[in-house]
Amino acid sequence: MLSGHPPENEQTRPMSRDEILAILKDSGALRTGHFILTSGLHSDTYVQCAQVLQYPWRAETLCAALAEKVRAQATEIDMVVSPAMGGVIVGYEMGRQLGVPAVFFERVDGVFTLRRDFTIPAGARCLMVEDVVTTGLSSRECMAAARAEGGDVAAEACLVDRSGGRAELGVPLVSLLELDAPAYDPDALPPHLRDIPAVKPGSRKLGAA
Ligand SMILES: O=P(O)(O)OC[C@H]1O[C@H](OP(=O)(O)OP(=O)(O)O)[C@H](O)[C@@H]1O
Ligand SMILES: O=C(O)c1cc(=O)[nH]c(=O)[nH]1
Ligand SMILES: [Mg+2]
Repeated sequence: MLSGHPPENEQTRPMSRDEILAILKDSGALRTGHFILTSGLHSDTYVQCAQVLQYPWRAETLCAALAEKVRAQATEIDMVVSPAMGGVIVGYEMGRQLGVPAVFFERVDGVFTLRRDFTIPAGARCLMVEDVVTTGLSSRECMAAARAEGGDVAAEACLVDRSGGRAELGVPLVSLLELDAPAYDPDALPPHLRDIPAVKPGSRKLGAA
């Protein structure tokens, strides 16, 4: 049982794969091109969750469905932790849906750090929340940071698991949508990516302007 509860008047219902894909597509979140992912891998597909999360009512709809899946796992949690930037909005809305506090970690010199006087009570059961999981590296880094702060990471939830279920997190992963999106080593690009200039949408190693 979760210790939290959904807000009053919140309508929660399962969403079909087609409904989730329709919301992502309609929001412009599903992108094709040549992308450098945070792991350094390249892909012709990018899920820009910020595009869908810019509509608060869509963030609410998606997170209500994800929170329902988390509740179905009967994982007890006391709080949500998430990695900035991608995890901030989805972490906040998941905290709201589950009726628990939500804090976020920020990269300082590349290392996930708890700032803004956020604290994690000793032994607090944490739900790690991400927008997207690809290799799971960011999740593992943020979970390690949460444990170092005293948290007990019980599970992870994400909007999109684009590893096709293969990411190894060391805790159960609940995803709203599973995608099997290919990602390539930079020196093993397929022909259709070789001639397209690559863009890097994420914030890891982003320099100051
Ligand atoms: O599973 P992984 O291989 O780690 O990839 C997924 C991570 O990549 C993106 O973050 P990114 O580092 O691009 O920065 P952002 O959250 O600031 O956009 C996304 O928000 C996840 O955190
Ligand atoms: O692996 C990533 O960096 C990544 C992939 C993706 O589809 N969306 C995203 O925000 N990050
Ligand atoms: Mg991120």
